[in-house]
Amino acid sequence: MKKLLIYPAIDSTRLSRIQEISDQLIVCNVSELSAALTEIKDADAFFGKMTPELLAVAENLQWVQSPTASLEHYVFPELVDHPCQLTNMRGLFYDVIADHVMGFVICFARNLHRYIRQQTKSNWKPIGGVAGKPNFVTGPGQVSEVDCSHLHLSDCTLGVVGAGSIGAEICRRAAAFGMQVCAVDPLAREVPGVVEEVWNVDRLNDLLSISDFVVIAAPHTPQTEKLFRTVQFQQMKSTGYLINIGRGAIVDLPDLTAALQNGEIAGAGLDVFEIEPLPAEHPLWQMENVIITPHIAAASTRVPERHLETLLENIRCFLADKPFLTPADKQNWF
Ligand SMILES: NC(=O)c1ccc[n+]([C@@H]2O[C@H](COP(=O)([O-])OP(=O)(O)OC[C@H]3O[C@@H](n4cnc5c(N)ncnc54)[C@H](O)[C@@H]3O)[C@@H](O)[C@H]2O)c1
Ligand SMILES: O=C(O)[C@H](O)CO
Repeated sequence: MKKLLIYPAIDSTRLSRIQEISDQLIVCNVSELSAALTEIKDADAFFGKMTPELLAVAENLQWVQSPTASLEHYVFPELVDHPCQLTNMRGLFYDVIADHVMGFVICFARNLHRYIRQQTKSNWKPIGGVAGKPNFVTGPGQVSEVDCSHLHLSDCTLGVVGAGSIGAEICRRAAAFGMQVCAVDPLAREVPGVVEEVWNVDRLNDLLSISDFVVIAAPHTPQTEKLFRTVQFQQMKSTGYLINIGRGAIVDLPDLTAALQNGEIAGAGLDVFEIEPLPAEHPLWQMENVIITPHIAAASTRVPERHLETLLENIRCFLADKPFLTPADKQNWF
């Protein structure tokens, strides 16, 4: 028999799905810290919010499951040093976050974010044209100058930083829109059928300089913290857009704000921020070339079921002594 401690307690529907897995599993679902401190002593496995206090009294613990994909706020030195295996909740959001990213890309390419602002003022005003030249639409049926402010996606390159489950799906979506795609990642070597060669992270500058859309889909790790500063924005095209759905801590917020204010980059689509919630007085809110969503890129009707399925599958692996579905590297936080 193996014992799984769940703390804080989960609802009865999810609990019964876990209990159905095996009669070889004792599931202990507790909401009080005092009960968790007692029950963890002989627990083999743990799901929920691990703390140094709980870990200190665990005598049997072999496996800890984090309820989130990201681990930067989950791991602590004693957990890193402990022999238990850590698993996370990656791989649940690949399609919905890739859709969110393509939403940003299409808005910027077609100026939808600007037209929505104009619509609130009943303002019929085609955006764009080259400086000093007329707009693309000069009158009914007439087409004149080349319009630089409405992009043709199949002329654009999208570069992904972090080609994991979300990043790879972004590559597939972008390729389906006819875009050229490139990616950097320390581990992934290809996105089958889409990116033949994923570059190592030492080629980040190459990616930044050729991409019209730079998408951060990496975790917050000791290596990615503040990976994007002024120097990286200066490597990007001044017509390029930054999209961040990974973690806010990867992008230095004052440097990003300055890059947008100085025209070093054309705009940004941001779901995550170094400071969350983004303070109401922050200048990003007022920039018309910035689209802000409040850390909801993963929100979807399917995610709760996938979250449970990942937990169930990892429990099955644990009981069968098989490799976990989502093993995580405690040292490197992903
Ligand atoms: N916006 C949101 O609501 C939301 C939701 C879920 C996940 N996320 C973030 O997205 C991240 C990725 O999720 P996933 O499911 O694709 O995880 P994943 O583990 O499948 O992929 C992460 C990828 O990033 C790569 N990586 C690690 N260090 C890197 C570096 N220095 N440079 C470039 N790439 C690096 C890894 O090798 C891996 O391939 C999560 O860690 C989380 O922080 C955000
Ligand atoms: O890391 C995760 O699981 C998502 O970003 C939700 O916070």
